[in-house]
Amino acid sequence: MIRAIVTDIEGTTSDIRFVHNVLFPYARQHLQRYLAENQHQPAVSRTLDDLRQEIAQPEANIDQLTETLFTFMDEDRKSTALKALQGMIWRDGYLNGDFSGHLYPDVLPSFKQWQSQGVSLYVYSSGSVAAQKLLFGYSDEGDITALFSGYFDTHVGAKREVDSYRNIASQIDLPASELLFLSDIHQELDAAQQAGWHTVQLIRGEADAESIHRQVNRFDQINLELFSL
Ligand SMILES: CSCCC(=O)C(=O)COP(=O)(O)O
Ligand SMILES: [Mg+2]
Repeated sequence: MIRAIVTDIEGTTSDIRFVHNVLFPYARQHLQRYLAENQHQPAVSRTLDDLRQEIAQPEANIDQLTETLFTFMDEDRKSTALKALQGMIWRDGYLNGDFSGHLYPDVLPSFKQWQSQGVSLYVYSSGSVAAQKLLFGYSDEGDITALFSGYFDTHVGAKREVDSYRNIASQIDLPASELLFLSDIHQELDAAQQAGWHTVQLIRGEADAESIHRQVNRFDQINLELFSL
């Protein structure tokens, strides 16, 4: 029986084009100015120190760190420091109404239905927890954050590592056999499955012939009863 569902965002609840064509360019466009204006704010300064540690350059100056961040963005590197900074920059965009968090139309009705059935909902994304809360707090459907019991980002580990799912299960305090992970990326689902979780792959675009996971195109095609055996 499924007692909690953990969902990915990009390509699962939300269009990958929203993340790559709206969010990422916005962060890129505002990064340099944002760091120049905010580098001494405690949260930004701590994150820059985390980045120095991540690249093993404790003396790196702000110009070197900015260049590193641009390179990481080019590579779509899931760096915890980059993700924290992107989230801080996106905050202005959401608050100014420059964009709202994309949600596929099938997502909110399913979240509500699962919650009414007593299933707890969680988010796991490489985007920082702050960025996740912004996307769902300023979503196309309004603030839906009340639906979620918790959020996880790369502080629990990378999404393709088995231990990340063990960490999440331990924090949620449920056995893996009662957890379902939703993602569009089969390597993430492989890791969750190896940790003993149930998995469903969202195919929002092209089919994935290399996947061994149950596949659906929309959340309303997910039948939780299939997992009760
Ligand atoms: C919080 S939305 C932005 C997601 C993001 O920054 C990202 O890199 C998506 O990575 P994921 O591993 O969740 O596909
Ligand atoms: Mg994804």
